[in-house]
Amino acid sequence: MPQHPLCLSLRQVRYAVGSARSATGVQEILRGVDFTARRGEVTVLLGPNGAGKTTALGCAQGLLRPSQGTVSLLGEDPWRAGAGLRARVGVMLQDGGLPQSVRPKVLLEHVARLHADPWPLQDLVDRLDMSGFMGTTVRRLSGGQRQRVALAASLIGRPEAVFLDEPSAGLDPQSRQTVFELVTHLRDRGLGIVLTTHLLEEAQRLADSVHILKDGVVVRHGTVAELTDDGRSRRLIFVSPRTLTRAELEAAPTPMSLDGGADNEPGARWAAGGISGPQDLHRLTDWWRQIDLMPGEVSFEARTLEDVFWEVSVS
Ligand SMILES: Nc1ncnc2c1ncn2[C@@H]1O[C@H](COP(=O)(O)OP(=O)(O)OP(=O)(O)O)[C@@H](O)[C@H]1O
Repeated sequence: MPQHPLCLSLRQVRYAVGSARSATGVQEILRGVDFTARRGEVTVLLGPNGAGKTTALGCAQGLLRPSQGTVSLLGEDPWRAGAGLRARVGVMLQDGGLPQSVRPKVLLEHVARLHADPWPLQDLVDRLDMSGFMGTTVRRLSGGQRQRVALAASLIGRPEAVFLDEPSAGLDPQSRQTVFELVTHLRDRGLGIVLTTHLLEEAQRLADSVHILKDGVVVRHGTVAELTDDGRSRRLIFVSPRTLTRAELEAAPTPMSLDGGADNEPGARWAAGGISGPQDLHRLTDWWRQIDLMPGEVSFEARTLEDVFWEVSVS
């Protein structure tokens, strides 16, 4: 039977905590979330802190029971499904949840034995560049090394769908590249990958599809191209000769972000999103006049996911 291209769908999922009788009453954390992920694609879930990402993923994985709506993971309701579904799904949590006193080699061999057809351990070790620390207890590993062990543990059962919560958090650029390559390899093998990240450049590079969650609802979704190319607005980059103060940034006519995650220092490149006409340029130059700033260089670029994220965050 051909596999359904969707590996995950959430339809109008609501999730509430508390009770009408408690002092704080009922709090709706998810307010009708629609979310889909396909096999052979990387689907990125973005959102500001507290948007409901972890809660949505908890519902998607069957850890939390939605108060309303439907969830389908690999064709089953994850809340009711048994071990059969869990064996087909890999989950990498942000904190890893790894036992501290075990060596990665022992741990991963143990997890591999729980699965009928595990991924050959040596291949995973090579792909994640882990051979240097397979014999070191988890307690002594660096944060980045633990991340890679947790990722390996989530993949060793050859899952059909995998949830990766900030897989590259705390990784150095080389290890991050290693993880990127593995995620790309998994996608090419047809896995459905659902990933959360706060690194918007990473999301832009990896995502086939993006959902942006805010206040418990998906406010934007689409491919990176669909989200960033609205046919009219662009981002304006300017080089600031000095550090910009919080008050100056708050007075800006459009959200300002540091290009490429640089520091707010003299010579930093700032990006102003959503510039769609002379009126926006006028507001920007007016702001420069107000704060007495003469930018070093000014140029236009296509919008990025970061611009879209900022627009959503402040709207
Ligand atoms: N069981 C609970 N009881 C009360 N409030 C909760 C509960 N679970 C989550 N929340 C609240 O719901 C909101 C969404 O939480 P959630 O962890 O899903 O957000 P998030 O998008 O994953 O945030 P972050 O990026 O900070 O990890 C937060 O304000 C959180 O405090």
